[in-house]
Amino acid sequence: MTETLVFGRNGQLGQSMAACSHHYPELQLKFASRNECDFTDLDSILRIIDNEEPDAIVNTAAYTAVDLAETNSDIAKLVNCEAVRTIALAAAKRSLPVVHISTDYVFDGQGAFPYRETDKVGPLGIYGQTKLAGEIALSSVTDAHLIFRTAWGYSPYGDNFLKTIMRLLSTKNEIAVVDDQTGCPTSFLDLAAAILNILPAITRPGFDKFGTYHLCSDAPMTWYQFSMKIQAEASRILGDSWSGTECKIKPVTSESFQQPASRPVNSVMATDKFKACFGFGLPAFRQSLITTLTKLSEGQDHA
Ligand SMILES: NC(=O)C1=CN([C@@H]2O[C@H](COP(=O)(O)OP(=O)(O)OC[C@H]3O[C@@H](n4cnc5c(N)ncnc54)[C@H](OP(=O)(O)O)[C@@H]3O)[C@@H](O)[C@H]2O)C=CC1
Ligand SMILES: Cc1cn([C@H]2C[C@H](O)[C@@H](COP(=O)(O)OP(=O)(O)O[C@H]3O[C@@H](C)C(=O)[C@@H](O)[C@H]3O)O2)c(=O)[nH]c1=O
Repeated sequence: MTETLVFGRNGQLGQSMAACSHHYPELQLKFASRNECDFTDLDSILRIIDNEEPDAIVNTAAYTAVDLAETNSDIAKLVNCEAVRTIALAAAKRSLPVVHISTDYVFDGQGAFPYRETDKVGPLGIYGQTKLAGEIALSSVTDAHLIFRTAWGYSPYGDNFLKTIMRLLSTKNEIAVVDDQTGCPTSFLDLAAAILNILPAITRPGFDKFGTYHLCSDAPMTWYQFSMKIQAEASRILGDSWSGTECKIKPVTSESFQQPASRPVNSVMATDKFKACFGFGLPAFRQSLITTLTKLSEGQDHA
């Protein structure tokens, strides 16, 4: 039985892992919330690892508010980098493997696409810079790490673009969505299942696949295209009972949608390395979108 300590209990990936966990009875997962372990108090990280004595650690916690990070850079650095270094040091002391999640926003969006793991990084904003610093902190302290760079996460849980667009579509006549940023929208239910699938292997002696991997959907699109697909599938699944079908979605430029943080124009990532090493990839985009919208339509409590 692999006992794993998962940071980020209330985030969308943390909740997605909890939702999938019944498929993995061989795993024993302890989810830690910010109340139990606040990453701005680095000692609380050491305490919980000492108390739980896990076989592995998964860190899904992060400061993810891309725009707010521009003004709250100290907290973003603490949570996205210093806390990760602390986890890495504690894990190295106990020879524990660490799975850590990073982002497509480590790239500047100007390179040759799709980005590979070996491509030059160059984050445009504080969020991406602090996430990159977290990657470096982890990989320089311990070799026993898996860093999964993912992108454009959506799920039935927490806050995400899909849920925001669903809300806007059903309350507005027209919305504007940027059509000049391209990435790979990724179901965090799929990402959660992939992580849980791999967990038993990483604690086995001789596991030799540690490193950095791109792990996202293989469906590049703009935010505008993503919102169009959300509307089309939601209209089909929810039918006449849904008020979002008639809302017009207008494609706009990033320049006209002013935001504090710059985003990469193209952050599409290649996932070949992950597939070659682990022998599977994430499911097809459309089915994953349908699964998430169906779960949302089932009206469970998706806080
Ligand atoms: N969302 C996305 O589109 C993408 C996310 N990622 C990465 O994936 C990972 C998971 O993201 P996601 O689940 O969407 O993130 P969420 O924003 O949904 O959740 C973040 C989690 O981090 C926790 N957290 C934040 N600050 C602290 C703190 N000071 N101490 C302890 N915990 C804290 C939150 O706790 P609480 O709920 O208690 O506040 C929450 O559980 C992150 O590493 C993120 O950078 C990468 C690419 C895309
Ligand atoms: C809600 C909305 C957003 N947008 C734009 C703003 C932005 O450029 C883009 C995406 O919106 P958001 O601000 O929700 O997404 P953003 O916070 O930039 O999403 C990022 O989050 C972090 C955590 C990651 O790691 C990234 O992979 C990525 O998922 O869509 C519109 O054009 N119209 C809208 O109505």
